[in-house]
Amino acid sequence: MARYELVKRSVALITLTNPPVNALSSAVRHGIAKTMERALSDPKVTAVVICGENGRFCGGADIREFAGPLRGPPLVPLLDLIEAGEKPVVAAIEGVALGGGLELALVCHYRIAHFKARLGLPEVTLGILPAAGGTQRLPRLIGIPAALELITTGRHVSAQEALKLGIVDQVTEQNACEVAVEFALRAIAKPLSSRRLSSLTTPCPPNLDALLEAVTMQIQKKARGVMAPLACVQAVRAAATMPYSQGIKRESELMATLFHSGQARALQYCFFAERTAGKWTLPSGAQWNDTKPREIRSAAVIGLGTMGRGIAVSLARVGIPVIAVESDKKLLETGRQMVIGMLERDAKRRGVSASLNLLKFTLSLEDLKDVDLVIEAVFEDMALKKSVFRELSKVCRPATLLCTNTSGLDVDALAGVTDRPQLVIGMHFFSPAHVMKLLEVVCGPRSSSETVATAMSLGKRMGKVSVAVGNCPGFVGNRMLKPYSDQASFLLEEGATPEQIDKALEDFGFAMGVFRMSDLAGLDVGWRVRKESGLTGPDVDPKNPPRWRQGRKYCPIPDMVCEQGRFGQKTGRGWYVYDKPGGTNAKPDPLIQNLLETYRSRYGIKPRNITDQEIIERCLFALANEGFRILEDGIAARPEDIDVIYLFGYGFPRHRGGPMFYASMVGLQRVLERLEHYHQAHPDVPHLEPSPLLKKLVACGSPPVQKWREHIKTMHSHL
Ligand SMILES: CCCCCC/C=C/CC(=O)SCCNC(=O)CCNC(=O)[C@H](O)C(C)(C)COP(=O)(O)OP(=O)(O)OC[C@H]1O[C@@H](n2cnc3c(N)ncnc32)[C@H](O)[C@@H]1OP(=O)(O)O
Repeated sequence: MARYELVKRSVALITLTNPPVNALSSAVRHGIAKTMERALSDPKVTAVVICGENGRFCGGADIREFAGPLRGPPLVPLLDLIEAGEKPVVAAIEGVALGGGLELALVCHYRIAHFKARLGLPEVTLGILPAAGGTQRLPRLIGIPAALELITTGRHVSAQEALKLGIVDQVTEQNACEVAVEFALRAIAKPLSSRRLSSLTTPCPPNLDALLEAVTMQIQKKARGVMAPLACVQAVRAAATMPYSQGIKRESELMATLFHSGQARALQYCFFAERTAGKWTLPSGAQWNDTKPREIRSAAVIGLGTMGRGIAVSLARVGIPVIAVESDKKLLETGRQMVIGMLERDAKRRGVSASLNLLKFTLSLEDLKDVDLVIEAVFEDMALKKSVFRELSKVCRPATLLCTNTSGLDVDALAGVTDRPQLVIGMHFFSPAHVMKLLEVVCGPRSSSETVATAMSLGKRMGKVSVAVGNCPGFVGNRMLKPYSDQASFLLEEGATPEQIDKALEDFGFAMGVFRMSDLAGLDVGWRVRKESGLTGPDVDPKNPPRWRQGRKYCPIPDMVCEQGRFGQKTGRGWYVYDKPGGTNAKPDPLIQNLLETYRSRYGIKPRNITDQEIIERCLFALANEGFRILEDGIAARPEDIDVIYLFGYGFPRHRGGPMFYASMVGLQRVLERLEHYHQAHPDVPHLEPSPLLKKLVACGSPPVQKWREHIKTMHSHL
C-alpha cells in the first residue's frame, strides 16, 4: 500500500498505492509508517519524496473505515514523526490532496503541486473536521482568515490558488514527482525548523473575535443546526489562541463530539449515495458499466420557457451545439435574448468565454433533422407533447433520441406516438435547469439500455447528479411531494398556520418550508394540475362532498388561495404577502389567517394546538412512506436514489441524509408506530397508512438502509 524506491541514489520515493484515490486506509497508514521508518533510518537516504500512484496524491482518510472500529496505526503520531524527521520530506501533489491527504502534505517540509491538482480540507462536508492537525497547521501556514474559510466550507482550491495562499511552494506543469525529487536534492543542506508548521506561531489578525463571530453567524444562518462548521471555527480559534500542543488536543476533543454523530453518519451516507446513484441496472440485466452510451454531438431543445432556456444553457456550456425551437417569432426572440444573457452571465462567473456560437434559434422543427438528441420542454400538456413527438418522429433521422422534460406525465404514452419508442426517455430537469444539479432520467418500459446509458452520461457531462427512475405519475420526486404537501394542507385545516409549519420544517433544516417554497415556485402550477386531474374546477361533480375527492380526503385550501389570484411571489401574494410582485420578503398575511378561520368555522373544525413534532412527523413520515411504496413498485431501485433526488432536487437537509436515511435514523419501528397512530386518527388519508415494505423491514429487524435492497429485490422493477 506504499511502495519504496531509492532514486537518484539518495532520495527515498514513497508512493501511496491504494487506487482509485489512494485513500489513507489502515494498510496505507501502515505502509507509510514502515517506509518512512526505513527512509529515516537508512544512512544512504538524504531526502524523501511522497507521491501517489496513478497521478493522484491522496483523497484523504478511507471514509468507509469510519463506520467500523478504527484499526491500524493512528495518523496523528505518524504525521508528527514525518514532520519531526531530520531529513527533508517533499510532497509531490498530483490530482488531489484532500482531507487527510492534505494533512499529510502539510507535515512534509515542502509541497510541489502539479498545475492541475486540487487541494482542500473537505472534512466539514462529511460532518467531521480535519483532525490530523489540519486545523492547527493550516492557520499557521496561511493565516486565520484564509484557513477559516477553507476549513469551514471544505472548498477545494486549484494549485494556482494554493500557491497564492502559500499552501504549496511551487506549481509545475511537468511531472510533479520528478520535480519534487530535484527539489528534495536541493533542500538537503537547508535547515528544517522553519518548515515544521507545528512549531510556527499562528499569524493572528487584530480583529480575531469579530472575525470568528461573523463567520459563526454566517454559518448559523446558512447551515442552520449543522454542527461540523461550528466545531471547525472553535478548532481554528484554538490555533490562534493556544500553543500547538494544546490546540491539537482541542482539535481531537472537537472531533470526538462529531465523529459518531448522526450528522456525520448522514453526510458520509450522502457522499456514497451520490456515487451509488449513477450505477443503474435495468430489469434486462443491462447496467451502467456494460452499456455504451451514444456520443451526443448536437442537440435540440423545444420550448424556450423557463425550463427550456435552462436546458439550452446546460447543453451549450459543456460544448454541445444546440438548436432551440419556439412556436412563434416573439417567443423565439425573447427566448434567444434570455438564453444568451444567461450563458454570458454563467461564462463570466466561471471566467471563461461564452459559447454563443453553439446556439441556433429557429421556428421550424424541420431544422432538427440531423441532431443526435432532442429535449422537449413545452407546456405540461399531454396532447401538446404528443403532437410534438409525432412531428419529431417524422422529421428527425431514425437514430435521434427523443427526450421529454415532463415533470410527471407518462413517458411511455409519448414513446407510443413515435416510430422509435426504444429511443424515447424522460430527462426531468429541475428549475432553474442550469443551476439545479438533479436530473431524473425516466426510463419507460420500452427505453433501450443504450438510451438510458446515453441520457445518464449526458446528465453527467452537464454536471448533473443523474438518477434513473421508473415511469409513473410524478416519477419519484413529485410523486413523493404530494403526500408531504397534502399533510401540510391538512395541518392548516386542523389549526396550524403556514408560518408555523414552515418554521418547523426550516428548523429541521430545509432551506424553505413547504409554503414559502410553494410561493417561490408559483401556486398556479399545482392548481392547473389539480384542475386537469379533476380534483378542482368545473369538472368536479357538484354532488361531490366538499372535502372529498376521488375516494379520499381532500383539502381545497390551496385552490381557494389560487381563486383569489394569489399565485405566490410573482403576484406579491400567496401563502404570505410580499412588498411587491416579485418581492422575496415573506410576511404572514392576516387575510390568510382570516381565510383559514372562515374555512374552519364553515366545516365545524375546532382548531387545536399542533406541535412542531407533529408537523415534522406527519410531513416527513408521509414523505418516506411514499418512498417505501416507490421502492416496492420498483420505480426507484434503491433508497439511496430517493435520498439523492430529495437532497439535490427538493432541498432536503444534507445533514439528515435524505428522507429514507432519516427514517432509518429515527428508527423504522418508531416511524411505523407513528404512521399507524396518525392513520388511526385520519383513516381517510391513505398516504398515512404504513406501506407493506416498511412493515416488512420492521419485521426483519429494521436493517440499515444499505441492506433494504435485499428485501425488495424480488418485487417487480419498473426501471
Ligand atoms: C480512520 C483513520 C483516521 C484518519 C484520520 C485523519 C482524518 C482525515 C479525514 C479525512 O480525510 S475525511 C476524507 C476527506 N476526503 C474527501 O472528502 C475526498 C472524498 N473524495 C472526493 O471528493 C472524490 O472522490 C475525489 C477524490 C475528488 C475524486 O473524484 P472522482 O469524481 O474522480 O471519483 P469518485 O467517483 O468521487 O471516487 C472514485 C471512487 O473512490 C471512492 N472514494 C473517493 N474518495 C474516497 C475516500 N476518501 N474514502 C473512500 N472511498 C473514496 C468513491 O466512493 C468512488 O468509489 P466507487 O466505489 O467507485 O463509487
